[in-house]
Amino acid sequence: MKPKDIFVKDMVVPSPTSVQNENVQHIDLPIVDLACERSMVIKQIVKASEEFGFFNVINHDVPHEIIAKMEEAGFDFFAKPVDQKKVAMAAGDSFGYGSKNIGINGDMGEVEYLLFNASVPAIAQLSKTISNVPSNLRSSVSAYTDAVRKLACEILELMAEGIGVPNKFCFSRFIKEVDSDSLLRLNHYPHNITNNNNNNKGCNHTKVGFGEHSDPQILTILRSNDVGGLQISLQDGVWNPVIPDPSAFCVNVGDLLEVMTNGRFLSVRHRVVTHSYKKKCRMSMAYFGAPPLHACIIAPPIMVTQERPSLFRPFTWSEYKKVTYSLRLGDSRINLFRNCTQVQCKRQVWNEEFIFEQ
Ligand SMILES: C=C1C[C@]23C[C@@]1(O)CC[C@H]2[C@@]12CC[C@H](O)[C@@](C)(C(=O)O1)[C@H]2[C@@H]3C(=O)O
Ligand SMILES: O=C(O)CCC(=O)C(=O)O
Ligand SMILES: [Fe+2]
Repeated sequence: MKPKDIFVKDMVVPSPTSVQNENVQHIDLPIVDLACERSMVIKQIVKASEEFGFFNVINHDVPHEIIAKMEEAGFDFFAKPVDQKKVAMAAGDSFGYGSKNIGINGDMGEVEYLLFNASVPAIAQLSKTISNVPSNLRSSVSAYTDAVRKLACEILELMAEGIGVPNKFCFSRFIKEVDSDSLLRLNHYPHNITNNNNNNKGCNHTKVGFGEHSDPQILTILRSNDVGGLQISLQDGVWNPVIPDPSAFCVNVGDLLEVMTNGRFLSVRHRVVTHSYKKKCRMSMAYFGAPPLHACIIAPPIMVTQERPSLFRPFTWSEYKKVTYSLRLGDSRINLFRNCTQVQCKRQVWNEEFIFEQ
């Protein structure tokens, strides 16, 4: 290996903070109306998960007060002075408050966040460090995670039914487990207002709030206020903005669900951008439904056929999580777990030789 290669490998390259001249194309996200007839809902969910990996759920039964209380608690927290927020700063694990740094591998964004493990004891513990009235925060966060977990289970059960898996609980059972590794993340994106001097009058500065990535878990249930910024990428290099709907939940397929449907449902890359013309901050609340660490992730037999052989090797969530956290935000993790087809194998050997010879 040349000295140059060692240097490049060890250097942490910061993520780009500005977004320029990108191909942005507006689309309408599929809508899943939970008030429709069950078979209709199932069809809507399956089609959206196959074609978009993302959909908006309307007419859900998560009570408005539970959402409003969680949102209020989030805004109250982010409105605190920085030194008070820093008391809840993420330490060894990544839970708690963070600002600009996403993960521990050098990713940055115009975002501040609060990350909770979604278990009852973990919520109680973090609430103590964050709030002067921990019991209020704890009850808002617990009520919200409880309600969105139920919604996630309902959607996962409809999905299982829709693709013909005999046990309709085969996906939802993971996030129902007491030791499920689910998370709740509040993201707050500041205004990004630039100095309005003569040089940049009329300019729209777009910055990266949360860089592009796929969600590693099973299913994400996202709710935001009415400020946009979320974009999904259905085609490499093309970004599709998602119109925010505070009365809906924006649901997306995570990497593990792509694996467990043997590639039938898509875990789609997405990101958040901030615009200088916006007068309000975006705040989103994302529930990431995950299995327990020891859970084995494998597609049920019905998803694997001769025409559609198994795309991924079995692994545990612990294994997948370890790889995820060792990589950058934008790195693809799912590809590292693909079964080696003959063509891929040849390419891998060729790549290894190529790297070795350099
Ligand atoms: C850079 C990183 C942050 C992240 C862990 C990772 O190493 C790669 C995946 C990132 C992500 C994206 C979706 C969720 O926001 C998140 C909580 C997750 O599970 O994976 C974050 C991780 C994080 O912020 O700790
Ligand atoms: O803030 C958002 O709207 C999306 C954030 C996100 O993708 C994430 O936290 O994984
Ligand atoms: Fe995400």
